[in-house]
Amino acid sequence: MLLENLRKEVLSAALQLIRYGLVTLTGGNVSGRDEQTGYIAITPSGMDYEKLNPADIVIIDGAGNTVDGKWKASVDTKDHLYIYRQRPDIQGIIHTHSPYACSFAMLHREIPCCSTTLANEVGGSVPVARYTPVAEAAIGPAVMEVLGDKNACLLANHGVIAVGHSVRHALVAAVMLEDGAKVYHLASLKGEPVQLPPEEIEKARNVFLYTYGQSS
Ligand SMILES: O=C(CO)[C@@H](O)[C@@H](O)COP(=O)(O)O
Repeated sequence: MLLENLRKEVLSAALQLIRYGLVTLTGGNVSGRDEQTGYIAITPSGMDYEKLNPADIVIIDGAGNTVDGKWKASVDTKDHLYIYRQRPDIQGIIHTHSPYACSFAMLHREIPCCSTTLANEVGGSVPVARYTPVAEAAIGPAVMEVLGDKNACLLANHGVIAVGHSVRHALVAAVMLEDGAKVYHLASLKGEPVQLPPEEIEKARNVFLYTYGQSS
């Protein structure tokens, strides 16, 4: 099977979105880029992740042509492709409808960085991309207006886009963004959450980028 390992990684991440409560039914999507070929493995549109096999993950080229796969790719495929073109460091993109993060997206409200988790995994506060209609390939340009070098942003009135240097890294950003949004929400019920100073955000970010875990 073409890019079998990448297909398995994309499907595994999609199943974990359900496990972490970041999507409902067929909401959201996952893609991963193969650096050797430039091909992208992306979840098929409108299909139940729990009924998919790796072969159901669609392989497309950088122009969006199907290279291998029997299903129609995600409605957000053009948006994934746009973001990949703008950020060559990114090899994984995940779109979710995470409840706590979406509550901020419905308010068009940035999530301030009050936790080391958001500093680590997202790179600081979580910006909001302007509202765009669904399935019009407008999400990608709106995301890149606000994302910068961060690993996630909110989509006004819609959801979340999380990115990473791998599918797994994008998943971690999506999961930890929801964690940060939930903790901010809970704290705000008790008082005014205290934002981390920029220098502390940078320190926490650098630990995650350069020394955390086993990779360094
Ligand atoms: O959020 C939306 C539509 O509002 C889509 O991203 C979501 O339903 C997933 O669509 P796909 O199954 O990827 O085509």
